[in-house]
Amino acid sequence: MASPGHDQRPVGRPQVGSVLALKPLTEAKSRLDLPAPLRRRLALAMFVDTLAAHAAVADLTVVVSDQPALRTLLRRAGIPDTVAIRPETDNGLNPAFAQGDHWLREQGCDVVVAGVGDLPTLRPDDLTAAITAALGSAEAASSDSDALGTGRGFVADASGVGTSLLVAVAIPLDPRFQGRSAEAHAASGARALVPVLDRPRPTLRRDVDTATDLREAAALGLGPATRALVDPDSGDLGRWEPVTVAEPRAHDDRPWTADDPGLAVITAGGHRLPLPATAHPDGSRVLRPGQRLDAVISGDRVLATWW
Ligand SMILES: Nc1nc2c(ncn2[C@@H]2O[C@H](COP(=O)(O)OP(=O)(O)OP(=O)(O)O)[C@@H](O)[C@H]2O)c(=O)[nH]1
Ligand SMILES: C[C@H](OP(=O)(O)O)C(=O)O
Repeated sequence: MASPGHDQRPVGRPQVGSVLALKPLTEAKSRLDLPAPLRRRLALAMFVDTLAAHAAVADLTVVVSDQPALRTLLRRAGIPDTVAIRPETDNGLNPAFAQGDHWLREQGCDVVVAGVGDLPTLRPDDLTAAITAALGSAEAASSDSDALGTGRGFVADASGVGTSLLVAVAIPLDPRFQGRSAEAHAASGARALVPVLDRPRPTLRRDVDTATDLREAAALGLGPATRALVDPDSGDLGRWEPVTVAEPRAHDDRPWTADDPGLAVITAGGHRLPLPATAHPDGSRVLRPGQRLDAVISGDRVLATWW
């Protein structure tokens, strides 16, 4: 789950901060009818892919969340520079975004981007395009002569009902997410950015709430963390199974690491399946025979494991 790195920032533009919010993973993605371990893993993977795109573009990225051990999760996912702060209230998503907005503006950000965390197709150039559109419309809407302008702009999600992104230029974010949030953002004076984007950008708008959304996202191209849970041939999410690291075969007494091609797992039904190194991201850690893992499997192929 590597971050693409801070290489996508346009030169000479104002300081950009991004805020994302994350529900505790035990509660996240409740509309997906999946076994709890897979639902949590998928919610985290989609969040990681979304956050990696933001972190590649923003000067400063903050996550507002009550998720336990969030910093460790983000470090393991290859996004160590993100700041994690706890929500000041338990009033939900909009107060969390407002808190992150306040924090980012205190740090000197002129532009604040608030994004939903379930956009696993999001690419850094999508964000750059949305920010460029927001800056252009803020400048056009601004009555004073300041080159930066002021204003808010939003990107409606794929359905047109929700919002995937809200951008505030030199004014408070005033987020109106959840429910018919595209309408609510427009009614609050935010400019619709979809018509002024450089081109249609489906990967900026494909939020994932249902299995159908996930299939559509897979067809558009998922980020690496989410892709790891999906069968590359069918585009379908693998199935969750608890597995056990298999005993080495009699002739093989080397210590088993994830880089060792001899690794295998035993499913609950007693089948022995090879465990490819790509299916075990914490590869440097030694796996012990008998160890229990969560796995995502498609056919007889182990796609991903974790514990
Ligand atoms: N900190 C915080 N983040 C939230 C809250 N509600 C939603 N989010 C985050 O906001 C983004 C969009 O959330 P939703 O689509 O409403 O919720 P979800 O968990 O992704 O999915 P559902 O449970 O199916 O609604 C995700 O990144 C969520 O984790 C909240 O109350 N607090
Ligand atoms: C956060 C919310 O997303 P959804 O309800 O589509 O997940 C929204 O679009 O405002």
